[in-house]
Amino acid sequence: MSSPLADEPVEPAGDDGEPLAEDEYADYADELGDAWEVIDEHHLEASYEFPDFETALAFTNDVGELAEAEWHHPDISLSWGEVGIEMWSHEVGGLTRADFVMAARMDRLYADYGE
Ligand SMILES: C[C@H](O)[C@H](O)[C@H]1CNC2=NC(N)=NC(=O)C2=N1
Repeated sequence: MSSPLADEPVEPAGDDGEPLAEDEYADYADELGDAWEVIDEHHLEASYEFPDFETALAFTNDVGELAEAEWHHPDISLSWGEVGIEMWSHEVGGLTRADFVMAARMDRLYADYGE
């Protein structure tokens, strides 16, 4: 079951253009699946596992479509059986609510793979 965050809109960076501080994003981070970790208070990192390369590629393509639809793009690494994600808001050089919404959306996509 993914977080209700996944139902939120992916809004651009906060109106002040500043990244969220730890106390501002802590509740969002608590809502994400176990795949996610906050790194250096700067970006979100996740690793999703799959049975083979073909399935990892399909998930990568799903994430790519989501990113294009929401115009908010992660860094994606694709390997045999694994997809690595790094997610932050480039325009503010750190984390915004959009990153946590995207992470929750990716958790919801991953749930469809039944892994
Ligand atoms: C030029 C383009 O509009 C910008 O790069 C958009 C698109 N995708 C983006 N993706 C991410 N992760 N952060 C951004 O600030 C961002 N901004």
